[in-house]
Amino acid sequence: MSLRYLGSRIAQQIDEELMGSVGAFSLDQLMELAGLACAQALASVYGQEKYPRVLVCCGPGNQGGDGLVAARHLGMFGYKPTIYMPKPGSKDIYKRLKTQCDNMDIETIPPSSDLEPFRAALKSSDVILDAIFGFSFQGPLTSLRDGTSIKERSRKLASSLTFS
Ligand SMILES: NC(=O)C1=CN([C@@H]2O[C@H](COP(=O)(O)OP(=O)(O)OC[C@H]3O[C@@H](n4cnc5c(N)ncnc54)[C@H](O)[C@@H]3O)[C@@H](O)[C@H]2O)[C@@H](O)CC1
Repeated sequence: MSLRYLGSRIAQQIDEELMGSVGAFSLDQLMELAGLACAQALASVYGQEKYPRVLVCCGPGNQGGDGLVAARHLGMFGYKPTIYMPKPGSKDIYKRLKTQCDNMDIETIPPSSDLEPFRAALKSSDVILDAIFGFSFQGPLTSLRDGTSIKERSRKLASSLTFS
């Protein structure tokens, strides 16, 4: 099966159409579907028995929200997800998704200038789910410097969505 990638402009257009008056989807719905699809894709490649420990790295935007949804579904699939949030999102939807994960006792590495807990989590994870940035990422990386090291250090990286 050949794999096709969407550029950020097309992805944004699709989202706008889906959430416009014609598509009539809500952000919650799309985020739930995106996160569920990521969890299902990960599960189809990295089986839970062999790769139970998933480090879900969540950025501050909607892509991070997708990651929180994925973490919740992975927990329900029987994985042991751990959430890493270098810069938690401020939107209400993000906070609600985080509360849902907390309610499932999903462990979270809190934001800190000390990178040791993150390094330890990388070492003890079987799979990394990258939900740091989506189509709104622009320019050189600024405040989330740790994001670069995720790719360098990960043994297995399951990128939730890749936009060129
Ligand atoms: N309509 C939507 O917005 C939906 C979006 N979804 C997902 O959300 C993604 C887009 O979400 P957002 O628009 O919230 O944006 P992102 O999640 O891509 O990232 C936005 C955040 O990244 C920060 N950022 C951008 N460039 C940076 C840089 N160079 N250095 C450091 N920080 C930087 C911004 O300050 C902002 O906090 C999509 O890729 C898609 O996967 C899905 O949840 C479905 C619905």
